Amino acid sequence: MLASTWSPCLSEGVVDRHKWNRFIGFIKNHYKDDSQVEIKPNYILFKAGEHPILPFEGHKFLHFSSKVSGIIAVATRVASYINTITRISKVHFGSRVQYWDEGADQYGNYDGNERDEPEINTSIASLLTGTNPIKELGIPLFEIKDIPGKGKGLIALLTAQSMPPNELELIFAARLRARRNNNFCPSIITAREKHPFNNTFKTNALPCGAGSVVGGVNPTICLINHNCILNSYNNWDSNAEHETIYAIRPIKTGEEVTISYNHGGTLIVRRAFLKEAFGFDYNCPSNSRRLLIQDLDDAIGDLFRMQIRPKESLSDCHSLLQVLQEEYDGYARALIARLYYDAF
Ligand SMILES: C[S@@+](CC[C@H](N)C(=O)[O-])C[C@H]1O[C@@H](n2cnc3c(N)ncnc32)[C@H](O)[C@@H]1O
Repeated sequence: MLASTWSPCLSEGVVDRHKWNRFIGFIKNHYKDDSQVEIKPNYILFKAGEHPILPFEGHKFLHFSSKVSGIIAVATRVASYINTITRISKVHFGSRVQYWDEGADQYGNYDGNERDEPEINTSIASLLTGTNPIKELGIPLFEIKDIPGKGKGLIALLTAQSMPPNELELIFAARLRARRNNNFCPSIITAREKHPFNNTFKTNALPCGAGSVVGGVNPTICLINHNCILNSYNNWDSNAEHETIYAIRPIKTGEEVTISYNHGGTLIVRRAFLKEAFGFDYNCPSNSRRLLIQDLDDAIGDLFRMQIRPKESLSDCHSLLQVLQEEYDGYARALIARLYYDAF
């Protein structure tokens, strides 16, 4: 018997879904010219052996296998498919890929009855954990509001703590019902001026990658205002070619969603940059700690000192860790990750 699979099954969580999507994308590309490999609405079909499939939803996948073996397996190419899929899956999933033994299979298979049914999510909780709720439900998790002194901005509408899906479902259902009658604004603001390469473009574009000279204006993301005490990060995904906003700490209902437009520095440097690049006078809620962060950062960046007085550098790393925790209320993960790297 030729058979391979991985176990335990993949979850519906964001990380596994992301990994599986990349894997599926890779397989589609790999077999794009192979007439025996067909892309169906919900899965990839390999027309060899017992026609194994790869569903588009990773948590439904259990094994990629065939009972056809020996010379027939080679002739029908099922052996080649299984070997290649196993090899590629090992690159994507490492040690989670395991050989499958039919006798030990307790989980059944991808249900053939579901194969061509459109897969519709019905649970809000599963949408939140399983897909993109904004896209799927057409209901944003934020609203656009006028913010005194800043123009427009994004205000969080729906937030939740981690809790069992059933409880989450009830809470969200109630909140959505309440919101539906209100002034719920999913509209998108488009470019405000005729010519894209003007100041409006510059103040609304986000760089497509760190240090990139290419910027993109996303009609919703461009409404996010600046705060040095940010609650979200923006990141350009060069593979998917889109910008994503990640919450870096819980955001309360009614709180403004903010990112940082600047690259650190003293208050004078930050204010000058924001004035020059974005045309506004910034009243930073935090200064003295920022100065200390900057000083410690500069000291830690002094490689000469790190070599001749490593204890002092390490002590600065420790101090910076404490100040970052205070400044960001325990949510400075990306900065702390960099700090650990420096300390190492
Ligand atoms: C990317 S847009 C953000 C959306 C903008 N508020 C609007 O109404 O279109 C950047 C502009 O928002 C304003 N802005 C952003 N953060 C601000 C802040 N903290 N204080 C004052 N104005 C701010 C500035 O005018 C800046 O040029």
